[in-house]
Amino acid sequence: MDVLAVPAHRHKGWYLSLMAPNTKGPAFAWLDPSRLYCNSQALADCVADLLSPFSSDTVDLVAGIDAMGFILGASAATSLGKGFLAIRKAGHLCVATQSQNYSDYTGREKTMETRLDVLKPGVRVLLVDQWIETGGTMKAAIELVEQLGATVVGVAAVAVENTKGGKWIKDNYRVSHCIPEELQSQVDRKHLESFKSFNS
Ligand SMILES: O=P(O)(O)OC[C@H]1O[C@H](OP(=O)(O)OP(=O)(O)O)[C@H](O)[C@@H]1O
Ligand SMILES: Nc1ncnc2[nH]cnc12
Repeated sequence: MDVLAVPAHRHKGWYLSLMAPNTKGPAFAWLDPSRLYCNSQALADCVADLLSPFSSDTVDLVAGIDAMGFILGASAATSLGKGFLAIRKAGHLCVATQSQNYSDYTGREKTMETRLDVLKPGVRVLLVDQWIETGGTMKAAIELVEQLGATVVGVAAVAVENTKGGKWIKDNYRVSHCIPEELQSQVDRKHLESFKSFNS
């Protein structure tokens, strides 16, 4: 497979077949979406798909979640002509922070944090991450934004699994993702048909 090739006809979600299956076992996520970012058209189409539901909304700031959410988040911010706020895993920011504990698909307890001097009432934030599995990470980010008084305009990720937490986010916030309806069940089963023809 030529990772950098662009097909003549770009059907919805064409770039999802660039995502790589896990070959390292259960300590890791079940797939790695990040190869699609290597293809400039794939990255552009993915970001456009994530932003299209919010085209009529006012977004003041895009916030992306450490680490892989920085890539899509910063791309989305640039595309919107807005700034980017990093929501970081704990222990990296050398300024005053608000923090939030959470657990994610690994089952581990984690903490994320963000600086105190940007989010405030009236700031409308689009939250971006690479993937939503249990929803623990995104829910913690939502809580951080809201604790500081800012407003979550929406939530965007390549995929939102239909877990309890994923459904809670879909039920309570405006959500955009890149998964065509006919592929959602594959995402929920944590196995994509495209893995069969995947070659590195
Ligand atoms: O819905 P959840 O179960 O909470 O999982 C989703 C989170 O897990 C992944 O990141 P990970 O922590 O693996 O880190 P990375 O972005 O550094 O790869 C993903 O990018 C989300 O941030
Ligand atoms: N990047 C990712 N891919 C698949 N499942 C995930 N769960 C959490 N992060 C994930």
